[in-house]
Amino acid sequence: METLYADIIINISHEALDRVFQYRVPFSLCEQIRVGQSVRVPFGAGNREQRGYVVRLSDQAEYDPKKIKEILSIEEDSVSAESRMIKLAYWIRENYGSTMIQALKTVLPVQDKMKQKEKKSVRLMLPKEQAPGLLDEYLGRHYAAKARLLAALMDEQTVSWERVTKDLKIPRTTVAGMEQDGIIRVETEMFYRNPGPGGMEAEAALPLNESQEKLIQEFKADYAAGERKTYLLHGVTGSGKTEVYLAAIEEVVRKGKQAIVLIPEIALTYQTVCRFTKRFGDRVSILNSRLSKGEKYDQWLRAKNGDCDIIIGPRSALFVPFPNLGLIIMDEEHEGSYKSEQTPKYHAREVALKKADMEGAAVILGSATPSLESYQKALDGKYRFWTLKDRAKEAVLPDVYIEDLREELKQGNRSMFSRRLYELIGDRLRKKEQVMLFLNRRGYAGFVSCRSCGTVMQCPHCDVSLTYHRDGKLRCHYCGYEEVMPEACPECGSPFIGTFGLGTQKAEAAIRKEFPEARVLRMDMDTTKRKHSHEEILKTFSEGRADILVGTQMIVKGHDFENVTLVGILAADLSLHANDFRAAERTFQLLTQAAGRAGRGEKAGEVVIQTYSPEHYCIVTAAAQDYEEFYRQEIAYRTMLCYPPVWQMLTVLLAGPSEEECKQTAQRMARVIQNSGIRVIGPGEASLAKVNDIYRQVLYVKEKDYKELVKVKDRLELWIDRQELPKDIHITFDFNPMSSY
Ligand SMILES: Nc1ncnc2c1ncn2[C@@H]1O[C@H](COP(=O)(O)OP(=O)(O)OP(=O)(O)O)[C@@H](O)[C@H]1O
Ligand SMILES: [Zn+2]
Ligand SMILES: [Zn+2]
Repeated sequence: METLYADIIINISHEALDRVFQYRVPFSLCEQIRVGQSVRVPFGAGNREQRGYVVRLSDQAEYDPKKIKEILSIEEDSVSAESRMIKLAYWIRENYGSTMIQALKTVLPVQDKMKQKEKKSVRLMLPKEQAPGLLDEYLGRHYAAKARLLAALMDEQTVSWERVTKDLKIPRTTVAGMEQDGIIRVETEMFYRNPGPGGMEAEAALPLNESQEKLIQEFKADYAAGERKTYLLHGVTGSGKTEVYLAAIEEVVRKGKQAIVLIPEIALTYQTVCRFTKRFGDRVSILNSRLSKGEKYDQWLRAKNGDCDIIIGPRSALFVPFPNLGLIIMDEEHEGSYKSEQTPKYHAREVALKKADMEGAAVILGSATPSLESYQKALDGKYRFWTLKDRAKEAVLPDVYIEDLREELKQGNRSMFSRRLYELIGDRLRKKEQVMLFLNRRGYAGFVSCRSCGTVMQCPHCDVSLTYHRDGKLRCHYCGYEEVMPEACPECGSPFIGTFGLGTQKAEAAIRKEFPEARVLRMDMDTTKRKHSHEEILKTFSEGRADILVGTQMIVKGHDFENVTLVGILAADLSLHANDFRAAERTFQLLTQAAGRAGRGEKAGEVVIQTYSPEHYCIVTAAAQDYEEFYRQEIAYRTMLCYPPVWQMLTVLLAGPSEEECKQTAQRMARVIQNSGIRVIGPGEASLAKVNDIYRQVLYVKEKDYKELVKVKDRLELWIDRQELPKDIHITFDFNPMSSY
């Protein structure tokens, strides 16, 4: 038998030990040892005994085998929830690039043990019939405080600590004295800080419709057969995906297992949380970024102790340590916010799949507009394909109109509303129905377009739009190509060429001017800074106290507004010409989701998409609600230009206070990659070339195989380790980036 070696992390709370150490597995432990177990090992010069976690096993010694020490013993025979997390952290570190400590901080978000909240109360221990006699005695002796407390306890048996100390004003010494005499007892009960809505009336499940029922039957059959699959649920907006999630969770919980429900923070609204709470009561726990540290810790503890079965939250909810995880659900699986913006830049979908695999759980990915990544896998048969084609209620999908803004300008209409949208808004105001106007600013990064013909200045090499820089030049952020900002449109000669300057504030002002009688609400970054403002605006609107809601992508998620019969998208191009390869996909998603807000009640809905590129496939297919056709065209584009998900891409970002040092280091890194026979794009300036006096340079590597990119990352990490790089240069890796650099 070959010698077995184990990579071990020592004492995870120690920042300085950010690496793994190799140990030999003694023959007697070879059968037993598993990744994730905690072990005792000799460590350091003095061979002090330390606890460590096994993160990898191999049969290769990484240095002189004679110098490799041996593991002393295995601490826990089973792999605990915590050690499973550590194994996951190791995988994250390997696949996304970070230090071990950063990876551990990701998976163990609450590392310091916090004090659990206590509830103190005082209980009467004296037999009830003896109490009146004692009360008389106290009163006779003028023990006023003792008498007050006893009288209160004669009514209630237990009294809360707040009442004892604050309302009854009983001195602590009195309480202590009475406790010593055996008359009362001070009791302490631990409880969890619970941020959920609570006190909801239970609601029974809706009877599933035929299409939903079919999916759930399949899920149950798979589950019973011990098969843990990944399902991609592609269901149009309002098709009842959430009901399917609820039914799947019910099944898993009935089997004594737990479920994690991931929802993008922006869609994690009061309404969503209520739906889950009504179904599962206090077995549900909620995580979100607004919780205090203590609240977060308690949700973590609840899960670990088996005191809840379901956790709902954004991507960090993945790391809640359930003892027996059965299902991970990822709603709106296409959402960019599932990708972490901090190192390690992991994608929650990929981590969810890995975690499910490690723990024997099933995964349901759901969306009306699946990511290309997931759709491709479903087509390849790697995921089970589920579809819901119709809306669950009677409601039908809305009629969609595409309005060509170039044509409007030609006809002398310079306002931000096409004639059709203007007309329909007026119509809805008369009918007392509601309107949502949507201005998509995400990904907007200073592209230049012609207002007469719609031409967008593009890179001749990369098929992405050029970005306007303040030095008057247009640049491509993928290849570094640059040209001078033209004074007239190169296509039609029109002088109306420039950056697109339309904001929600401007839109609101225009609406007020055109429709002075309308009650208008605006929802964007500015109006939602306060803690509950997001909810307040949506509540005002849903209660019919406003006619028009204008906002950014924030308004497209989470709410069912019965009375909204018109949705207008003011400028669909804003996100279409963002300078990254996902621009069309993102635009398609946003348009489909926004259109999905119209006509969710009994009245039919209409949608107006205003655009300068009415023939662009992402707009045409979104208007037709034709995902398949969009996918076909988009995947052809990605294939042709070697973008994800067809190819895999690694972005390396270098940031530092000296432009020269940044550039030089980037060039050196590019050579390291080239020397191993791999093509590099760049270095080039990032689109945000300088932020707060920090310069930014980027490198791109594209490969067919993700593993090859991981090797590139490993090689660079090793190289970085061995160099004396300028201290203040910060290097980050981003695999298959979701945003542009
Ligand atoms: N089987 C059913 N019977 C009756 N109503 C249903 C059923 N399933 C869902 N609904 C209702 O249809 C509406 C849409 O359902 P749900 O929110 O689950 O859809 P969704 O696909 O998650 O929507 P979206 O993608 O827009 O978030 C809800 O009001 C829901 O109560
Ligand atoms: Zn033009
Ligand atoms: Zn280019």
